[in-house]
Amino acid sequence: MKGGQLIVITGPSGVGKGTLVRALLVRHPEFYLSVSATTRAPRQGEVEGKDYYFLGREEFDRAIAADEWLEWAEYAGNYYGTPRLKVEEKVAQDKLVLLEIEVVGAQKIKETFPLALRFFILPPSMEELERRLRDRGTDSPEAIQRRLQRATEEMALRDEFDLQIVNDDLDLALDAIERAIEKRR
Ligand SMILES: Nc1ncnc2c1ncn2[C@@H]1O[C@H](COP(=O)(O)OP(=O)(O)OP(=O)(O)O)[C@@H](O)[C@H]1O
Ligand SMILES: Nc1nc2c(ncn2[C@@H]2O[C@H](COP(=O)(O)O)[C@@H](O)[C@H]2O)c(=O)[nH]1
Repeated sequence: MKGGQLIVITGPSGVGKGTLVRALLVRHPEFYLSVSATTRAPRQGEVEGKDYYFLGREEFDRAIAADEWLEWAEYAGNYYGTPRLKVEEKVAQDKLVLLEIEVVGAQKIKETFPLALRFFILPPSMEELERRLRDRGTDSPEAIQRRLQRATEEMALRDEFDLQIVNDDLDLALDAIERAIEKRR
């Protein structure tokens, strides 16, 4: 270990961020994945404290006021935030900490953790992104349209990030992320 580090995986909804992060954790169980909080309702099978901390809006706002989020953002009508203390604690313990977050939050991390390595994950095409969202089967057709609209805005911001990785072949994308992390360490 050469000291703690923050790795941010961002990109449009459905691009495969969660899939990549889960695969990265299989290769590197020593990495720590930050569990976010959200005001959105749990999806079927999602577990409190594992997938997210599910909060009410009041509780989320209280934590904003108390500066408890490392970053937070509104996304598709719900709020999402990264618990600050836990991330800072793990980085101080020399851990490599992974954040899987949307693009506005990932922009904010640049201010609080300028040395964070931030990956922007791209889909092979917008058609493929739509197919992945549809096939995932977790969002209504209206929600998918909102996410795709937001994806177009997010894609325009890709150059602000340290590395852009196309998630076409999953293993190749994973190899590219792994190589970049190794290079930084
Ligand atoms: N390289 C890939 N090729 C084909 N399908 C993929 C690939 N990567 C991920 N997928 C599929 O795309 C869908 C969306 O992936 P995932 O849920 O990981 O996206 P996400 O970016 O984390 O989405 P969100 O931001 O909404 O959480 C899933 O069904 C997943 O199995
Ligand atoms: N800015 C943040 N974005 C987050 C956080 N946790 C998750 N996310 C992102 O939100 C969207 C929607 O997630 P979903 O689970 O409803 O599909 C997705 O892009 C996530 O990566 C966070 O703490 N901060």
